[in-house]
Amino acid sequence: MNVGIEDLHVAYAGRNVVAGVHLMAAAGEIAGLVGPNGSGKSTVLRTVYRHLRPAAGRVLLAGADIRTLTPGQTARHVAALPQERGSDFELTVREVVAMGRTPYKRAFAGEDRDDRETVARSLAAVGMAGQDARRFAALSGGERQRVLLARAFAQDPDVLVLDEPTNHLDVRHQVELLALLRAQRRTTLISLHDLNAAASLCDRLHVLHGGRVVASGAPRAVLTPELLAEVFGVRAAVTEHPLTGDPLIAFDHRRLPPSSPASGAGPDGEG
Ligand SMILES: Nc1ncnc2c1ncn2[C@@H]1O[C@H](COP(=O)(O)OP(=O)(O)OP(=O)(O)O)[C@@H](O)[C@H]1O
Repeated sequence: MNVGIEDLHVAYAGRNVVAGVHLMAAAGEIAGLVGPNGSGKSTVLRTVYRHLRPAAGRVLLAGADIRTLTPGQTARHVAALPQERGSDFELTVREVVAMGRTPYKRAFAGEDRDDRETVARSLAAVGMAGQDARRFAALSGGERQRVLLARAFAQDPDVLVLDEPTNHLDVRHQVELLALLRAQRRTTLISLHDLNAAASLCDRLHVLHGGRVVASGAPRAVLTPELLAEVFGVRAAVTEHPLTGDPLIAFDHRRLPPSSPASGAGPDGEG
């Protein structure tokens, strides 16, 4: 199922933070949203899982305006790992993941075998098999993250919306998560701060800056040193990963580009 976003405008308390965003993810494709802090990534994603209503513009699922779907229909199509992740669930791991099955249940209907298998499979996929009985509130940040991801998988959505899913994860679990997402081949919209992870994972990147999309395309085409300087304000070389052949961004952690206000390079600076 493809996702399209057309001329999206979103405001918080009258302040426009997303202004005229167009982007898309083709069916089965992983589309990444990257951009500096506050550029609007989470805000765009919130309109796709209907946490926020756009001031103008449309979110389309397979060409249909998402506003024509009931909440139940939306939940059967779209599962999200939002940035606002509750930690106060007085529930077990298993119960949290089983919440992912809710869109498929009639009121007060119990779990059937299919639900139980889906929950077990989802927990296994995130490496949390056998942890069913633990209290969600007593998990580490990374473990919670993985359980919430299992809940999204248990929802068996056509479209996954993941806001910074690698937050809190150690490097091994980051790599496992990226492998899992690649293997799923579900339409995925994902925001990531780790540009190397984004370059390796995503079929398409959309770069947000100041509430607008300033570049879209294959990671190799989009992640140029010029764009990294202009949008992120950093110096970087883009090479090829020696093991995978993916684009590899080597950041200069010592200096900022000459145009950056914090670079320290005055009019006579070396830049
Ligand atoms: N609930 C809110 N109320 C008011 N303003 C908000 C709210 N959430 C976000 N904003 C503002 O909207 C703008 C875009 O924020 P958003 O969280 O979408 O950016 P982001 O690209 O996801 O940032 P980050 O990389 O820091 O997570 C920012 O200026 C932010 O301060």
